[in-house]
Amino acid sequence: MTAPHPASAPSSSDAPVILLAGCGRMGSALAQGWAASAHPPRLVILDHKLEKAPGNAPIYRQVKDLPADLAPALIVLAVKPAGAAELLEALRQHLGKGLTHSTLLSIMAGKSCADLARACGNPDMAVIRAIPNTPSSVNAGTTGLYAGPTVSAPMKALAHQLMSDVGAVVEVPKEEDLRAVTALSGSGPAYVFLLAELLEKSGVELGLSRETATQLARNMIYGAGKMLHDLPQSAATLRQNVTSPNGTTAAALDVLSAPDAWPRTVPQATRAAAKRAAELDD
Ligand SMILES: NC(=O)C1=CN([C@@H]2O[C@H](COP(=O)(O)OP(=O)(O)OC[C@H]3O[C@@H](n4cnc5c(N)ncnc54)[C@H](O)[C@@H]3O)[C@@H](O)[C@H]2O)C=CC1
Ligand SMILES: O=C(O)[C@@H]1CCC=N1
Repeated sequence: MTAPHPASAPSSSDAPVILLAGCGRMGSALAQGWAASAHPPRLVILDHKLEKAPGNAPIYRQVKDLPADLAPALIVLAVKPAGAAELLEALRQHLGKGLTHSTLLSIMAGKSCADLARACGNPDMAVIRAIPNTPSSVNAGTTGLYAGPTVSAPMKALAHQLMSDVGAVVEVPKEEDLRAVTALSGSGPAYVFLLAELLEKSGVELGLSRETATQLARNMIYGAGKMLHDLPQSAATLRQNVTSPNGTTAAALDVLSAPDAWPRTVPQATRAAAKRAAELDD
């Protein structure tokens, strides 16, 4: 995984142009990570309401405002799935060949490569799908990536590089695998943030100040995440190393590992997320 870069480097003028279409929560997480990366891309942003772009990329509010001769190498589609077809139609009208000659990199949890190609009016349109996550904003992202059959090797390499600049990239062999990726690493940060919220609350219930409970919960999750990332041991071994026989951790794990607790609810939650991803694909 890429280490954070303390200062943003300027993008090179011969770097390929990337159009980021949609710069909300996930789009801006990527833009922040790219601005802080070693080789910031030449980003052009399309967003209705974004005020200030990370790395000072130019922002256009509407498709009709984009330079008509814009020919981005990649168009990163970072809007909600429901708005994708309308946006692609507008881009097709406005950019013409600038759309069909570029490669789509959809980060949407939903809409298949075939659907997106159809929405571009070109069944052979090159479409890559990637599911990133918000830790990309601090260059610690996790992205699952699938390249459709008409994607050229250089464009696949460019997409891979772009996502590697903000974290780790895992390629999956089947497009449907992206539903499981979404359930694990796409939505996953929210599960960890929920755990942090609940730990903070229970720390307060145990008598700590809100500030102390928050600091303990956040730093503990950071440290456990760093061990999982940096060390070769399995998660099970790391867990066992914390758990003294008949000690405090065992008392807590008796609750969390009960058959009706996490062993049931975690798979239930990821199945629900994957099912929703499948619905958003259709
Ligand atoms: N938020 C997350 O953690 C993740 C989100 N995704 C995917 O990323 C996509 C975006 O999600 P969020 O960033 O959370 O949504 P969001 O609602 O925060 O961002 C969407 C942005 O697109 C802009 N937009 C929409 N249509 C536009 C148009 N026609 N022209 C210009 N700007 C337009 C909106 O102004 C907004 O800023 C979704 O498809 C989601 O499935 C994927 C992985 C993780
Ligand atoms: O909740 C969602 O649908 C998006 C996809 C993964 C994370 N956020």
